Amino acid sequence: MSAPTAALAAAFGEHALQRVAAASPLLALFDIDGTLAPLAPRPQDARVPEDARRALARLAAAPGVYVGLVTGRGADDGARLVGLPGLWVVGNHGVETVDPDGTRHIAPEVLPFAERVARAADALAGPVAAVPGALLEDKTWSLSVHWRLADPASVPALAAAVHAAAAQEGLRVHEGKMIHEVKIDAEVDKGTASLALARRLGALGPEGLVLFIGDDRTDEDAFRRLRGASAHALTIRVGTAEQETHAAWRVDAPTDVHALLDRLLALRGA
Ligand SMILES: O=P(O)(O)OC[C@H]1O[C@H](O[C@H]2O[C@H](CO)[C@@H](O)[C@H](O)[C@H]2O)[C@H](O)[C@@H](O)[C@@H]1O
Repeated sequence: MSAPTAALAAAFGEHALQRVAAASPLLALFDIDGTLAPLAPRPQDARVPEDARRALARLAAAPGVYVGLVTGRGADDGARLVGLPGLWVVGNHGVETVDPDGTRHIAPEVLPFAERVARAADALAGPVAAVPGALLEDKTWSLSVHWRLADPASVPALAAAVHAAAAQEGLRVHEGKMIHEVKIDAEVDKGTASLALARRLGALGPEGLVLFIGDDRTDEDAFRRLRGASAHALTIRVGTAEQETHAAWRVDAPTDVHALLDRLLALRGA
């Protein structure tokens, strides 16, 4: 991915929200960790607050609205965490998309590489288990090696093991929020999957809009590709004002995302 070139995003404004409220169809896409769910010590500790879940459910039930989750987690884990029916779920950073009826689409580019991820997981089991607090999250199409709870002194050796296992299998590594993400080296990301879904659902048409809200480096793929492909995309980065981003807008924290959801529901009368 190229480095972000956009100016620092502007704080999210009321006129942008009016645009979102008027769109039909609206495809509203949300990253999970750090966006809907505040970051937690371990993946299994993350929660989407109950009022935000209720707001998402109301939005998904509104006429002319599709709601999707776009996560680095496996799609089934992301769906479990949010726990609502009727949503589209893009998992594994764009590799898999599960429709509300349960139909699963796997990006064909990754199919030849599945065994490589499994072998890298096997190779990493020992090194990760040897570091107290470290966790290996095997998501079939990608791996996350978590070090949030590990002694910082052990992180360089853990990183070296991750890079070695990935290199052995021709996989790539990028750094997330206190995790090493091991991914298949293919042109598949949150942006390719979000665009494909938007096209399938007709959300890039003259009256349509794609809203994408995310907080992390992999969300930048979606910001960049959506903004590049269409004027009918509105992108919001969750995080501090100092972060460079391809998103057009910015909010500070998941609590702002929840407030934005409430305001959107009010404007749509949903
Ligand atoms: O694209 P996302 O939905 O934001 O997924 C990115 C990774 O999120 C999860 O890890 C992050 O959240 C954990 C729970 O709050 C936290 O403990 C960890 O430090 C964060 O990096 C998830 O576990 C990964 O699979 C995702 O790739």
